[in-house]
Amino acid sequence: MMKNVEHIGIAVADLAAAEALYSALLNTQPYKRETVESEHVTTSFFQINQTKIELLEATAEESAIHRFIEKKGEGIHHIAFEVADILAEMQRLREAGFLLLNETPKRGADNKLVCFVHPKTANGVLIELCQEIG
Ligand SMILES: CC[C@H](C(=O)O)C(=O)SCCNC(=O)CCNC(=O)[C@H](O)C(C)(C)COP(=O)(O)OP(=O)(O)OC[C@H]1O[C@@H](n2cnc3c(N)ncnc32)[C@H](O)[C@@H]1OP(=O)(O)O
Ligand SMILES: [Co+2]
Repeated sequence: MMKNVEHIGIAVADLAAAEALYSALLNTQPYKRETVESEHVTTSFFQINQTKIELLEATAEESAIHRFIEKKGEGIHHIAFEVADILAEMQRLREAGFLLLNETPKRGADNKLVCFVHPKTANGVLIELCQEIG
C-alpha cells in the first residue's frame, strides 16, 4: 500500500550551496546529511511538517546524479513514496507492468529500504519506494 509522498529528490551540483539556498527558501536547517556509498551520493534532508526534501550531490562520476545533471542539469530527480511493505509493492508493480530497477530492496538513506521504478514506465518520472527499517 502506498502511504504518502516520503520525499522529493533534487539533484544538485554543489550541496553546500544548495543547503544554504533551501535553508533560506524553507526557513529551516537540514536535519541530516548522509552519504550512501552504494549510490555514490551525499544527501541532505529538510523536513517541513510531513514533507521532506532530499538534496543529492554525486560523489563519483558513476553516480546516477552525476549523469542526470550532465544530461538534464540540476532539478527534481525523483519522487519517493513511503510503503508499508516494499516487497509486496514491488510484486504488485511488477505484475502491473512497471519496470523495477532493482530485483530486491536496497539500503537507502534516512533508515529506509528502497527500490526504484524506471521513469520510462512512469510517464518520465523516476519513482522511489521506501520502507522504514524498524
Ligand atoms: C538511495 C539513496 C537515496 C534515497 O532516497 O534513499 C536516493 O534517492 S539515491 C538517488 C540516485 N539513485 C538512483 O536514481 C537509482 C535509480 N536510477 C537509475 O537506475 C538510473 O538513474 C536510471 C535507470 C533512471 C537512468 O539511468 P542512466 O542515467 O544511466 O541512463 P540514461 O541517462 O540513458 O537515462 C535513460 C532515460 O531515462 C531518463 N532519465 C534518467 N534519469 C531520470 C530521472 N531521474 N527522471 C526522469 N528521467 C530520467 C533519461 O533522460 C533517458 O531518457 P531518454 O529519453 O532516453 O533521454
Ligand atoms: Co530518494
